[in-house]
Amino acid sequence: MDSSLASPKAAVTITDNKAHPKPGGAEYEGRAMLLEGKKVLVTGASTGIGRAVAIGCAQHGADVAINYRSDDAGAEEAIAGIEAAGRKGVAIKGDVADPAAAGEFVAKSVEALGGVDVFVNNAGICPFHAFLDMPVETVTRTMNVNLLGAYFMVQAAANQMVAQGNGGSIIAMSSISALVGGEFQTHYTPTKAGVLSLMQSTAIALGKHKIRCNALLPGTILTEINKDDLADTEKREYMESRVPLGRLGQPEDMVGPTVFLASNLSEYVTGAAMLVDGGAFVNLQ
Ligand SMILES: NC(=O)C1=CN([C@@H]2O[C@H](COP(=O)(O)OP(=O)(O)OC[C@H]3O[C@@H](n4cnc5c(N)ncnc54)[C@H](O)[C@@H]3O)[C@@H](O)[C@H]2O)C=CC1
Ligand SMILES: C[C@H](O)[C@@H]1OC(=O)[C@H](O)[C@@H]1O
Repeated sequence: MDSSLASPKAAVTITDNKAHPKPGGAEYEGRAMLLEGKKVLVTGASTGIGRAVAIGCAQHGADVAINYRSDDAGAEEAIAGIEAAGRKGVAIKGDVADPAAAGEFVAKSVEALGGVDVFVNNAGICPFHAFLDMPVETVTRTMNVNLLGAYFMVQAAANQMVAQGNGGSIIAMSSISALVGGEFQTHYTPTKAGVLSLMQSTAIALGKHKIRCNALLPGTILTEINKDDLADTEKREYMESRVPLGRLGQPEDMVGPTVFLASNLSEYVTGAAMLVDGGAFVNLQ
């Protein structure tokens, strides 16, 4: 979570309640290297989904540049994971809410890796808060990071891909929250709907350049972003009970869908939205 908007609740470590295979384990041996030779950029990759995706892409053969805001140690761990996969990794510090950070991230990534084939817009915040007394600065910061940050980052990556002339794949971490609401997320859910809409419009704008744009819609994935919220055992158990597959998600659950959309396996997929939620969205009763 953005530390400037941290919830006053005590931080509680959440551990997964079910063993889940991690990329790199024996069960992944012998898989196809779907991203061999590709250069992948991921924003907000010092923790959570971004870090798992950055390392997962490297484990599928990509060199990876990560953006991160302030967590030097987390960024180092992400780079160590990329390098452990035998790929090149570079970490570039920057606040995605600053429009200038977008051009800088892309330029420095190109300098380090030689180009951009895949761009994953992942950075985001969700400082839970009630609607009626929502502070103005919480709304504007959430919009600036999640939506405007995505806009300028995607624009910078797209311009680089157009200049390279080889097409590309842009993937945005939207959310199940683009489709359904949340009592304490009135400032957040519109940003996730906005990111989904951004992928739909950029799919049209960039199709002529063979640049594909798709959105991933995670359900509830156990990360820093919801650690405090899910420290409430009753809420966590309720959220788990809504998932037909019987568990909340892990960051690694986002790797396969990201690699698919990044790879040539999805070369006729653009403007699409893929739920990755264990079935939570369709679970009415
Ligand atoms: N965890 C979940 O249940 C879900 C998460 N998502 C989305 O997935 C994305 C990743 O979130 P998680 O991994 O879950 O949480 P996380 O809190 O672990 O990761 C968010 C990352 O974004 C970075 N970040 C925040 N503000 C930034 C800024 N201004 N500039 C650069 N980086 C910044 C953080 O430092 C952090 O590394 C977010 O966009 C979130 O909205 C979507 C649906 C569900
Ligand atoms: C942070 C929340 O737990 C998470 O964020 C989302 O986008 C999901 O819908 C969950 O509410």
